[in-house]
Amino acid sequence: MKKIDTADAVGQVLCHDITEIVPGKFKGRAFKKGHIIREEDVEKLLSLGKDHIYIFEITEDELHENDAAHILGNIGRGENVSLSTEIKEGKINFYSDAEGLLKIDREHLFKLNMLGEISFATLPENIPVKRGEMVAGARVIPLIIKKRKMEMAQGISPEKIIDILPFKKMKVGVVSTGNEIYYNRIVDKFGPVVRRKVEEYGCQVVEQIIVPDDMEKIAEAGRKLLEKGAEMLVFTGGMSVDPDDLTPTAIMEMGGDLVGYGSPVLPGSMFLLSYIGDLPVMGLPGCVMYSKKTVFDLVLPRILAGEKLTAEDIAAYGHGGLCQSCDECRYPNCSFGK
Ligand SMILES: Nc1nc2c(c(=O)[nH]1)N[C@H]1C(S)=C(S)[C@@H](COP(=O)(O)OP(=O)(O)OC[C@H]3O[C@@H](n4cnc5c(N)ncnc54)[C@H](O)[C@@H]3O)O[C@H]1N2
Ligand code: MOO
Repeated sequence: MKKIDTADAVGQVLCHDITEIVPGKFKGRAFKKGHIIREEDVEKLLSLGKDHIYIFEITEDELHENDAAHILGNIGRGENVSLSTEIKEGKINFYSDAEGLLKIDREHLFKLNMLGEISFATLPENIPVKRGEMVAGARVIPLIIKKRKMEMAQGISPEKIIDILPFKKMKVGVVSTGNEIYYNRIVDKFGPVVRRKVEEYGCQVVEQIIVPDDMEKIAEAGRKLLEKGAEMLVFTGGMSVDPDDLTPTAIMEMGGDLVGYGSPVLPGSMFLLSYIGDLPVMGLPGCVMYSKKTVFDLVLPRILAGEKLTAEDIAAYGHGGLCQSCDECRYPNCSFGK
């Protein structure tokens, strides 16, 4: 702490609040601790009777919290991310510039926060975010921080911590299985659900083909949709253990690489994911038709963001994979899939 003439204080950092009192009208803080004194503040400070003020001395090897926040902004800001123009109380905010999937480099975020004196908080990764949505905030803890600490922070990650992967608008082919819908014993309720869920991301169902419980017919419908230009295939029904549940076998019959049949997500345990080349093929269990959110809602945005999911990605859903089935669904603002 150092006492200096207010007239010489431009660019210096106030080390305590300064109160203003206008009798009968106002009593409160005119300047906050940590404020960097600007040219236009000098007259005001003098009018408050502050011919001298106490300032923090920022030495050569130190930085003010606002400058440190800019550095954190640069460490965090990856693809399709923008920063708050104003830094308030040392905090910088990160916003999404696109409708897309939030990706966080969790390993390096952890290391950054392990440095101490740094607070870098994000939304959980792999959730869909809207344009303009705040996805993270960061600040340093002290008002003045060592430059060395910020250099260490800059050296932590070779890549930026936050990216938003924009969603692709894919053409979706749907094959719905089941004798009960093929022979019009009941009305199809699955098609509209899949259509609504993919249309929320700007995708389009090229065609829905309804087939009976016949393995060859199921696979044939899938092949037909590929010929029609489908960029993603979705099969509904026949995904569990009944003798008539032939969908997984039919999908495998079509060829491609099976990522997994079964997922540690409830609802969604009988989910299947496979790829024909890079083209995703999904088998959706009955729960997708009646539950508000399921494994399909976790996986779909990642596929639309261009990720090719692995068995590890699916297994990782186990932690947080249980939906709480709230009366009013708040997904993605809940623990499901986190
Ligand atoms: N013994 C076991 N039973 C079940 C298991 C299990 O592991 N062992 N898994 C359960 C889970 S989890 C789910 S989810 C369902 C999976 O159901 P499927 O995907 O096999 O669906 P289906 O058996 O074909 O049909 C179930 C139910 O839904 C109706 N349905 C199907 N498609 C349509 C449609 N397009 N429109 C309207 N209604 C449809 C169908 O008529 C059945 O009533 O299995 C559990 N059981
Ligand atoms: O596949 Mo079932 O999905 O858990 O309700």
